[in-house]
Amino acid sequence: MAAVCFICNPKANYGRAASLAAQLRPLVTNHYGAEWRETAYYQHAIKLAQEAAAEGVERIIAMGGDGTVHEVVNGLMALPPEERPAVGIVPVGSGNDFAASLGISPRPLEALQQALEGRTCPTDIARIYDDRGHSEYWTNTLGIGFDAVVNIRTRQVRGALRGLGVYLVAALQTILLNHQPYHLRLETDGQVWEEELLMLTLCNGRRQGGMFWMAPQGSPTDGQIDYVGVRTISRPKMLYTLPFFIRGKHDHLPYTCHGAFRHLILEADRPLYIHTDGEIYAGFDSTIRRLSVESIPGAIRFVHAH
Ligand SMILES: Nc1ncnc2c1ncn2[C@@H]1O[C@H](COP(=O)(O)OP(=O)(O)OP(=O)(O)O)[C@@H](O)[C@H]1O
Repeated sequence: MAAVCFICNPKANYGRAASLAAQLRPLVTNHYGAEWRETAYYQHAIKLAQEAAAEGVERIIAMGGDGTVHEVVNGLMALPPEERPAVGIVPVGSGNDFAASLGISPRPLEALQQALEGRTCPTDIARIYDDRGHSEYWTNTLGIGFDAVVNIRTRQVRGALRGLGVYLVAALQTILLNHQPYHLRLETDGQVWEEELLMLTLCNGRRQGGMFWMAPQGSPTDGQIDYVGVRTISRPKMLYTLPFFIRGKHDHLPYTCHGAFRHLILEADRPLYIHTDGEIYAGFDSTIRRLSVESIPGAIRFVHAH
């Protein structure tokens, strides 16, 4: 068994990852002698990661987008810490935000080199528990409200559009149709406060949606989860605010709130729409009103490039 195993999602980036995978596979298996596995269905990477760990692989390289990394992490976190292989990323998805947060190159060949030879360091993982009794690990961001609904709507419009167009149409739909704040009771590390928020994003990584620097100063190795919230503002102001998030310059806006925590308990006045790493955790049929989130410091060694 090779010490390195690639877990490749050929469906990443609307299926475009498949041709890149076909190009890189011979290099990976023949030149570097690594194992190569491909996902065949949704959540298959969870199982593949656990199988690779059981076979004694030392480094798993997740080749896909944030969803692939999310699944690999959920597979590995079910294992005792000492049995978790290190993880590298070759970002071939559409967002690739956690890779960007770790400084990984967006160029596949450069990222391949980094994933195989880069240094690894203990990296925080986050976990959500909800009032249905469900729990899941996440690595990059967890979004509640606006960005979760945009995520859900993105899936509905992306057959017809591509790239930024998908996001803009989904964002406009959300601003028009889902402009309803949550009344939230939050408890961060024992401190209780209340907010009316249109959006709350929790960040272990720094960027989401391929372009929004939600926590530009955040770090996935500081043992904390950053948060950014947007209070109730008008619809035009929502549009006005988006470019501030693209530039990561939103912290001075008076209608945003920011901070960091290790442990959060949150209660809402109505069901919460939630995404974890861009995957829908709770959609329009959600019944979740109460959840908690914790940081698990240094839970998995990731390849970092800075
Ligand atoms: N063979 C497959 N068939 C269908 N879906 C798959 C298959 N393999 C993986 N998937 C699913 O593809 C989804 C998207 O993967 P991923 O997030 O890696 O790519 P992406 O959405 O293009 O990137 P990003 O999340 O960075 O925007 C994941 O939910 C994953 O479970």
